[in-house]
Amino acid sequence: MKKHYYYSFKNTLNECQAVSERTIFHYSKNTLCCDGQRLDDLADTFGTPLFVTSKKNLITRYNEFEEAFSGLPHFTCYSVKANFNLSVIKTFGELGCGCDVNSGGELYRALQAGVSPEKIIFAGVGKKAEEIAYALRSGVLMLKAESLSELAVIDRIAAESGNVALVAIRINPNVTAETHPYITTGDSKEKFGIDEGELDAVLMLLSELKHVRLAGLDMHIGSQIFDPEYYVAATIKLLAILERVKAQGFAIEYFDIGGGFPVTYDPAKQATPIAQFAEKLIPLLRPAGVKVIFEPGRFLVANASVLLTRILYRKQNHTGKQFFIVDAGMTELIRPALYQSHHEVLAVTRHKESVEADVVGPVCESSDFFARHRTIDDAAEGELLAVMSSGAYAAVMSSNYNGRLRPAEVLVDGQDVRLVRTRETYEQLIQNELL
Ligand SMILES: Cc1ncc(COP(=O)(O)O)c(C=O)c1O
Ligand SMILES: N[C@@H](CCCC[NH3+])C(=O)O
Repeated sequence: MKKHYYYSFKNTLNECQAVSERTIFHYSKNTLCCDGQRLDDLADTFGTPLFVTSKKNLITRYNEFEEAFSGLPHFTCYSVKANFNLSVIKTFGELGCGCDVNSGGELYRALQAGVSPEKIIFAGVGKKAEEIAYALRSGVLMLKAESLSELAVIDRIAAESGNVALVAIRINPNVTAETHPYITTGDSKEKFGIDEGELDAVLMLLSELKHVRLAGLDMHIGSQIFDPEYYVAATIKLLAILERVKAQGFAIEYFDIGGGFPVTYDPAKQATPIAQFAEKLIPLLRPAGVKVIFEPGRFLVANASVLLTRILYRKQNHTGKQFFIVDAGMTELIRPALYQSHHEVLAVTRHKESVEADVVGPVCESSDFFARHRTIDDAAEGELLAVMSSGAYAAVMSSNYNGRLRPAEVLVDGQDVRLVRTRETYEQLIQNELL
């Protein structure tokens, strides 16, 4: 059987085994490959920067998630914001997965990717009336409402078409999960969800509205959360709210505990296995007799992709500090700049020698870096580097800053390599502008 190894500078067996379930990026004859495809060949064929995604890895992760929660009646909705490439959404859709969308644009993408509307839930703290109307017209399963005012808008729009909209209310459980402060969402100081103190007013309003039916409770406490206890704490709060809501005569079918499950970016900081979350959550959730919804994003896609980039120049300053200047930048992967996040950077062709260097992009910002003070294989100008774990919140957060073109994306499925997004052109860059 072919063994798929993750990358590792030291390449000790332990490190490889620890992360081997997550990824099928592996060295073969000193060349980094994705599911048997040499990354240097892909770069030659499709150019760089290039996002390379393993379809097999997407499927493996989805199956891993489903297996962990198989003891619980549930419905998994892939959180499209993590990676909205149509082929990625389609891959999950074909596995029976639903979608969590956060805007009209994401809804459009999910529908175009072939996901049926009754498997789509529509979230967002600031939905515009036109987005609500689009969601209702499309026949999505449910909208997740985040304020009293929004409930009134949903009711008005549903009334215009004589329909009754299914809604879940997103509760802010005031649980501050330990993660980067920019991606914690379940704390009262954040904009997300409805405060528990508003619950009575919300239920009062819901009992008056004729075109909205409360079908679910929802929360999402943040992203890249390593400790299952935060989910436990928030779930206990939401279960207490469920009892209060049921006591007022509302029939709740769905209990959505959001996404946020962690992944490994740094082999030295292994993510808590999903089975540990399931172990804690299933005994809490099963007795509630509701259909649980999960909204994993990052968990399903982060380690399925790399960002392939070519070394343009190497240089050293008077202090001896070395730089690899590569052709990808913060415009393709902003996470290091925005959250100081760690991404492994590997040479596509292995070298025996290594150097300590910064890996930086061509963008005119000092925050345009992938790695600082990192030990990197001593690769030459013209060679390739792979920025690992670039499947989540990478391409979706890309920009045209500095007039840069969004890169191509390929999906590797064993022998089959498909271009799933072409590189932007200069013409496309200005196509929406008027002189
Ligand atoms: C409402 C909601 N659901 C799901 C997710 C997906 O989160 P993650 O990618 O961490 O699983 C997010 C992003 O934080 C979110 O805001
Ligand atoms: N963009 C963030 C995740 C945001 C999750 C959505 N609320 C990241 O790259 O880690």
